[in-house]
Amino acid sequence: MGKNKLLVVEDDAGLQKQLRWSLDAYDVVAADDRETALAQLRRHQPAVVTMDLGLPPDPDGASEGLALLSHILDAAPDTKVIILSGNQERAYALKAIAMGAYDFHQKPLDADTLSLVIARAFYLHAMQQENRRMLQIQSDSPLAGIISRDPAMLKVCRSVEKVAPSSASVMLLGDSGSGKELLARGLHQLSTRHDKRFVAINCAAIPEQLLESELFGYEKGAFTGAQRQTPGKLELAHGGTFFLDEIGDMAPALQAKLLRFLQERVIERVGGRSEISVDVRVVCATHRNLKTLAAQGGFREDLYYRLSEIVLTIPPLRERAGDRALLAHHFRNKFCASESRSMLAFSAEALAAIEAHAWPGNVREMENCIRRAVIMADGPQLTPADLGLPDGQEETLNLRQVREAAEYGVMVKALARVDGNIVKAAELLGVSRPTLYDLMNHHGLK
Ligand SMILES: Nc1ncnc2c1ncn2[C@@H]1O[C@H](COP(=O)(O)OP(=O)(O)OP(=O)(O)O)[C@@H](O)[C@H]1O
Repeated sequence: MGKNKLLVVEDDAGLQKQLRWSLDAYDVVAADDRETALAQLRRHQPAVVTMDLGLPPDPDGASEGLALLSHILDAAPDTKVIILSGNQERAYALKAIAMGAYDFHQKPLDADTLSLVIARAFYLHAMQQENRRMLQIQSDSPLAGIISRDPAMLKVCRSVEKVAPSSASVMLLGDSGSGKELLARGLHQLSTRHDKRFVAINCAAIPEQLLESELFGYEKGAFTGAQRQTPGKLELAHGGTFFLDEIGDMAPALQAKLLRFLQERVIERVGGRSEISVDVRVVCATHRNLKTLAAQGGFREDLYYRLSEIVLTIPPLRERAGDRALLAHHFRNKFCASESRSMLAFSAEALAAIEAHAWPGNVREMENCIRRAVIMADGPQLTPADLGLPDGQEETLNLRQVREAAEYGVMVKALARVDGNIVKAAELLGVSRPTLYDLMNHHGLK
């Protein structure tokens, strides 16, 4: 990663040089008056600025410095401005803080302390940008509550948007914890039924006999313990959306009853005689391959076709490009706020571990993992240990390093294939012989 840009506004050439030298961890751009400083600000957009208040034409006062500060904060309000002031200018420095400067540091300069203040300013700026980015993502999120930048996932969201206003039955396929219910809720919100209820039931979590009465309700005395008439979940969802999770786990007898309901749009409560009309849109989900299951006789084919007018497949988290870190930051922000913890940052190792983990439990696993880490973390940073993940090998995203590694790998492969014959290897690689020699030299290959 390139160095962070730091703007140093200082009219004393000696001091400017000293600052450049001691702050070599940054890409320092300098200015010695207001105009130049503003030009540098526009050009480089530094996150942090250090600034002397006494600038020409008022080197002994603070009018130029304070005017510059005001301009900077108008033009780029997130900029962290650190005032470098002399002892006698303390009142000006405090005025600058009141105007919105980030901090002040007294001359003579102590390089270590100043470095620390600057590093913190960059850190804070980065955090604020990250939060802003997250808020932005949430606001352009395709569906309420869905965080993703992955093309396949975004496509699913767009499909949900498209089918929501129709009356088509939707089947969501995806691993456990991948967001099926969240998408079903999103679909309900975007449909014309959004002001009615969204009722969900998980077929795998309820025993067969109970599931029937949960779905269709029961009359008083229908079975032991049925003390009063109770409407089923389908009835409760009347006018709204009914979400049947893990439909693949539904027993055959119930499948038949559900099919009848879908055909006739009426229900009969357990132990009841009358038919009740119910208008619901059914959305179902499963982690199983229902089509294969239907083909093998494990699920009614006629029911399968009724439920699956539109089938949307949700990719597992491990296949979503970039979503791991994105979701990790989202949950970190969410849980720092809900657990009233000051903002915690992920260590580089923690992010690498998050990227490396396969997340078999998908988004739910990550949500739980980060919640636990936020609660348990001791320091200001979340580490792989806090997350309960093994240390990740930090993946390099430096393009040059990646290119070099790829170059090296393919050269070794080509040379091995032609048993070290340079002419043939150069041909395979599509480069000239001298170029191959140069590359081999560069990579220390003999
Ligand atoms: N893309 C996402 N952005 C933000 N939160 C998400 C996302 N996907 C899932 N979640 C959250 O992860 C948790 C699990 O999601 P959900 O219950 O929708 O998964 P599911 O596929 O229905 O799981 P199961 O099949 O086990 O019932 C929920 O708390 C949900 O809010």
